[in-house]
Amino acid sequence: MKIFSRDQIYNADRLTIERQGLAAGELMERAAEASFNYIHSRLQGSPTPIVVLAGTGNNGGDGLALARHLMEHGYHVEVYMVQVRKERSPEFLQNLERLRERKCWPELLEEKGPRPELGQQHIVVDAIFGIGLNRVPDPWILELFQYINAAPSFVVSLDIASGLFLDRHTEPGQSVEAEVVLSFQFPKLPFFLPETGSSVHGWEVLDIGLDPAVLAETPAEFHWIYGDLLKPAYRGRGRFAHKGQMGHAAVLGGSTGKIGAVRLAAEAVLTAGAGKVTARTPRSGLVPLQVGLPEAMVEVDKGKDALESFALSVKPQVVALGMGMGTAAATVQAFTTFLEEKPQMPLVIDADGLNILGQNRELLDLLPPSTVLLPHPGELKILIGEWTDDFDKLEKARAFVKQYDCVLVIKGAHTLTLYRELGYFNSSGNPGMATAGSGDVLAGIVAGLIAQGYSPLDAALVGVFLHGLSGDLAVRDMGYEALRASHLIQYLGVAFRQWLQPPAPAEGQQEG
Ligand SMILES: NC(=O)C1=CN([C@@H]2O[C@H](COP(=O)(O)OP(=O)(O)OC[C@H]3O[C@@H](n4cnc5c(N)ncnc54)[C@H](OP(=O)(O)O)[C@@H]3O)[C@@H](O)[C@H]2O)[C@@H](O)CC1
Ligand SMILES: Nc1ncnc2c1ncn2[C@@H]1O[C@H](COP(=O)(O)OP(=O)(O)O)[C@@H](O)[C@H]1O
Ligand SMILES: [K+]
Repeated sequence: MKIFSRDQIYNADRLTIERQGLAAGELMERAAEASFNYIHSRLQGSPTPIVVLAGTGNNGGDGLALARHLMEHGYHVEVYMVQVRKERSPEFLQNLERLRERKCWPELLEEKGPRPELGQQHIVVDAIFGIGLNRVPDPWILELFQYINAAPSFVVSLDIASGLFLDRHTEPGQSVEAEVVLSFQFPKLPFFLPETGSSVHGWEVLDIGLDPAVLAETPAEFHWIYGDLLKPAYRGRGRFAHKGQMGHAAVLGGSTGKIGAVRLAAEAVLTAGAGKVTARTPRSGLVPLQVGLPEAMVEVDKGKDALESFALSVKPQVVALGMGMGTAAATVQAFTTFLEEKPQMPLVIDADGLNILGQNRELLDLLPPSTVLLPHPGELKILIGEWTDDFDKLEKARAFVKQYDCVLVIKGAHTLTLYRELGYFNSSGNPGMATAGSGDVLAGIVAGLIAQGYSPLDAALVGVFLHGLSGDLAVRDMGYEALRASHLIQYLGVAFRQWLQPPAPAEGQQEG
């Protein structure tokens, strides 16, 4: 699903009005109806008091229109106009008039004056600012946000949590914290970034019928990725497939005490469907790997505790390297030689592989095109330098991707894959996955997919998605605390099956 910028949203809005010949206010009415349907389907007419806080722009207009629908269905609604500025948008005024016609006169909320009571029983509809926010709100409005956040009420924000900028950093505490955002037509970029996303506990995209052709023809820089979007990338297996056709991945890494990282990655390679895996580790890795993972072939290095050479006796389709590898001088030298000899297969680089690249930046120029790099935030810092906020991080990461022509997978709650000009946020996964070794499993899955012929980008997107889905399935049985990296491998098969299942028929549709 595309994530549009502000200009693109306003443009799609304008073109929809033109092409569908809509009257002024029609899109706002659709947004309000969709929001009403969402709330009504959950409240089912229950006598929950609803407090609508409306700004004076179109987001406020949405709030007023929603208030009208709620009142018409018998809900108990209090409406406040937050005087964020003197000007009022025409559609705001149109909806204010409609409310007045129904004998509802919203109270004005200004800098001075009382604040509405917001108790546990209340639902607050936050329609103070939408995507039009273009400067930090006045201090009294920031205080109002804090007042809302301190209240025990359930907060539903329209389109975006008020105070969040669509395209730049928002300081902590300078926005409303929404239990759920009803986001019109598209999710918004700040939902996915750790600093701003923490103000959005949940979000739903509501279709307001923007013109499908406009949506299709507008290119987006960022995308929200879920299973159905990735299905066309699935490569499957022929009935006569044999292991020689299913791909061979090598996993290079490990050091004494961290051989488990290679074991996890190699096991993930096979579980992701690759035909064969060869693990290359220091000598201390031989016994644990042969015993722990009998399906793997193991090559040991002359180095006892750390890798001293990356020279493989086999010719795999992909090499994954770095997990548990350490940064010993001999290992750095081995990695350098390996890159200088221009490896003729795709690379997947994780953990200490990334640390070595960051500390020996001349090596970055030797990476084959489309190398997949899998940094967590700490490793990312070594690669792209410190950032001031998440938007700055995005900019620096995109510049890095451009410079080195790599697939950069920034791991986190919404793992972001960057390639060329585009970014893809992942939808699966959960905090139970914040546990040792889960990154090693991801590296193995991505390598296992590349071995089977997935392009590096597809392997990264599908791998990240399945890894998260596996975590989501595992957590149902295991709970967040007990989830370990091995479980991500154990549930990978079920994750594949769930991914590939045909979608459930929509309500009212016949099966078959
Ligand atoms: N496109 C769609 O798909 C649809 C969109 N819809 C809805 O419209 C919303 C966008 O509405 P909007 O453009 O009127 O902006 P909104 O956020 O209400 O702000 C209003 C104005 O406030 C101002 N302002 C900015 N910062 C400020 C500050 N700190 N303190 C004080 N004032 C400040 C600034 O004006 P300025 O003062 O800069 O001239 C800004 O224009 C969108 O989020 C969605 O809810 C739906 O109705 C229909 C379909
Ligand atoms: N809160 C979270 N929500 C979703 N996924 C998460 C969360 N925390 C961690 N993960 C995932 O778990 C993996 C952790 O990787 P990493 O930090 O490299 O672990 P390790 O170094 O221990 O192997 C990443 O794929 C990341 O996206
Ligand atoms: K809002």
